[in-house]
Amino acid sequence: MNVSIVGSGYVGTTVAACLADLGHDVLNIEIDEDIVEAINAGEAPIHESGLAERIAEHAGTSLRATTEYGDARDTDVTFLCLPTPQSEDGSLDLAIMRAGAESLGRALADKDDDHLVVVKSTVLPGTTEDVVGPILESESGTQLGDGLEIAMNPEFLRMGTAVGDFLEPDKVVFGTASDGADATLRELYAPIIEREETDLVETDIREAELIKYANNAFLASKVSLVNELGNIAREYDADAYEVLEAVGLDDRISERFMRSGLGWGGSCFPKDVNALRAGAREQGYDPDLLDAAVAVNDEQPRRLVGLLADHVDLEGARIAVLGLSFKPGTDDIRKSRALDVIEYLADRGADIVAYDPVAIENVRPEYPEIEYADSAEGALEGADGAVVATDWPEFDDLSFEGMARSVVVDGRRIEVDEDALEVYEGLTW
Ligand SMILES: NC(=O)c1ccc[n+]([C@@H]2O[C@H](COP(=O)([O-])OP(=O)(O)OC[C@H]3O[C@@H](n4cnc5c(N)ncnc54)[C@H](O)[C@@H]3O)[C@@H](O)[C@H]2O)c1
Ligand SMILES: O=c1ccn([C@@H]2O[C@H](COP(=O)(O)OP(=O)(O)O[C@H]3O[C@H](CO)[C@@H](O)[C@H](O)[C@H]3O)[C@@H](O)[C@H]2O)c(=O)[nH]1
Repeated sequence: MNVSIVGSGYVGTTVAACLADLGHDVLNIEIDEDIVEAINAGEAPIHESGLAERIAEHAGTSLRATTEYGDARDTDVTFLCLPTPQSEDGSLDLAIMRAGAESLGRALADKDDDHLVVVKSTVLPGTTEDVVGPILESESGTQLGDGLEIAMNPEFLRMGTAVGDFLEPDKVVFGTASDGADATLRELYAPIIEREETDLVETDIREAELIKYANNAFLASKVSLVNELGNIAREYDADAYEVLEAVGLDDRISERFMRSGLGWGGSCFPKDVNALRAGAREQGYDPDLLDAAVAVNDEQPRRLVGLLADHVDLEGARIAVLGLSFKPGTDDIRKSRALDVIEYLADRGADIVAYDPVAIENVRPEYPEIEYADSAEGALEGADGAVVATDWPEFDDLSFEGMARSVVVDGRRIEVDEDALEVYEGLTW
């Protein structure tokens, strides 16, 4: 099938490379010329395991990128993988979706054959039918159902495991308003939905939109609950990891997403939980539990720095921050808890030296004033204290030998020889 994908960021690039892998002809439509150039040169514009090989294999044959929306006419289906950021007040900002839908609608105005437009971006219920659909209709001059169709297909991939998550998901959700749209999506996803391990959910567009938010709200709240239980466990001098490992044996709860510590960041949980909170309020409902999940999450970085301050006078102290990305396996720093830690440390006058295996170049422009090291050992050399902000596997069994004072506050439960340290504090254990 000929597929175009509007927006070639973390989702659009991954989906494009994976669909090319499944045998489709894929075109990325992207406004950033550097990204277009990278893809056409067979290079991955982002760090994501398994992506570079796929782009190198398919670029120039079944995978191509362009800045021209007009090329969407030569495809049968277009996925909108555009950003849906949060506004200042936390609500969903649809400006980029509107602009993308307008450009696509204009491009489809000259198309004679049928076309399906699939919203893959995370959007609140009603957006696909009440915002994207009408824009496509007015810009293309074609009524929905008259050769032009819309659908919603939320994406559940995670950063760091995006390729595997897309190709081997737990579930795929098709939100459609017609059998034709559903059949097209089934054909496109055939090898994925034929897997025994993948559940296919076929539903209406609004439910598909809300499934995505409900999924993220559930997971984010689970981590906040785990963090609250961890904070309580610490007060009782109990180990939250042991406690929650036992709790997770109850299969109604599951042992996954049970890691307490610095909390959740990334490009999705914070903005999606906030969009759902703002959306719920707009509908007249106060989402008290989601408000609390955010409040618990916001407090964890401050608690971490507070724990360090119990042992080190932070004013003028050299503090190593280990890990900058919002989680291991990615160079994505959006809403990374590590950045909150840096802010709190800077507020208290610490001299910060940071290390991350892949994310330093993304952080440097935002924090040019802090020092960056080439290795964890380099960051620790001569430091008066260290905090662990991201659970990169390479931090396990790290030697903290070169530190001026081996005071370590761990926000992510790495493997540590506690006896070799002057002070070791776990945030929730
Ligand atoms: N990142 C994730 O893990 C993830 C997972 C599931 C769903 N989502 C959702 O998918 C959507 C996209 O997320 P992302 O992380 O890929 O975003 P992103 O910011 O990484 O990428 C978006 C891309 O769209 C491009 N773009 C912006 N305006 C454009 C326009 N008018 N025309 C063409 N291209 C344009 C940008 O240059 C950028 O490359 C969001 O709604 C997000 O919530 C993200
Ligand atoms: O037990 C856990 C699990 C996660 N986290 C943190 O939670 C955040 C999010 O982690 P994760 O969900 O693995 O990463 P994302 O790539 O943000 O993926 C989430 O957000 C995506 C975008 O919507 C969805 O597609 C995915 O299904 C959803 O898991 C990170 O800061 C993690 O450090 C914890 O603190 N403890």
